[in-house]
Amino acid sequence: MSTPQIRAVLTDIEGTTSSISFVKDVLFPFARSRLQGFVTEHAADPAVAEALAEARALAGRPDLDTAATIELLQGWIDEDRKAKPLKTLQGMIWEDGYRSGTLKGDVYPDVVEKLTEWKESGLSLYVYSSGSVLAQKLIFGFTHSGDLTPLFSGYFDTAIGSKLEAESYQAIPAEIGLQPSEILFLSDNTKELDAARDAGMKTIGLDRGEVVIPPDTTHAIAKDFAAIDAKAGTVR
Ligand SMILES: CSCCC(=O)C(=O)COP(=O)(O)O
Ligand SMILES: [Mg+2]
Repeated sequence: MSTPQIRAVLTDIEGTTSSISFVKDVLFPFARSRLQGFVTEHAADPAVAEALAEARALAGRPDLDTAATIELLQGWIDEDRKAKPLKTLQGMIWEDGYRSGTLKGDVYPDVVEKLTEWKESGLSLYVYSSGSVLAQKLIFGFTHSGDLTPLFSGYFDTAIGSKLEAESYQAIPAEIGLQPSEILFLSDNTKELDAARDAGMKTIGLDRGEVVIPPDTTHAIAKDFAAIDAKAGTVR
């Protein structure tokens, strides 16, 4: 029986389309330093109040006041905790930065070139990141190469499930109307690749020199998108 052809690419962001250093050294400090001002200014916004309440609930500390909740969230930024309410607030804060021109989405040139080529060749492109859908649209919407969002057919964040659980990689194909085996998942995190493969997706790991890929990994590894034959789901 022949392997079904890849019809869609699902990509991670941090460490895959964009450098870890951009996220850790630019985006996270930007959100951290503006968190207090943002929360104060938008205290009446129901989405902000809901995210703060969700953070308190997640921490098991419904008693925390606003100042203590901000400290909690700043601690989560320092730990790189992929908590949904934090990701929601980070996306809202980054929006100001992108729209004012202070932030520019850092996307590797090989990603811009290959995503464009893959899209033109008939593949559908999707994003799956711990960053909120808003944050995903911003990083691709305000890049040095312009607005890349027309390339994408959809965005998924952890509202669909954890990136470490196979169920999430079953829910995404169900949502977009494909079989898992028709999707190529790209990530720098081998635990995410394991979960995607368990769900039946094709996987390729990205080793851009910022993370240590376990030497005994059984996933194909590419150094950049130029090394990937997306339709075949292989590394050249
Ligand atoms: C969407 S840009 C900000 C990235 C982010 O906040 C994050 O946690 C990245 O996680 P990923 O799942 O893309 O590795
Ligand atoms: Mg990643």
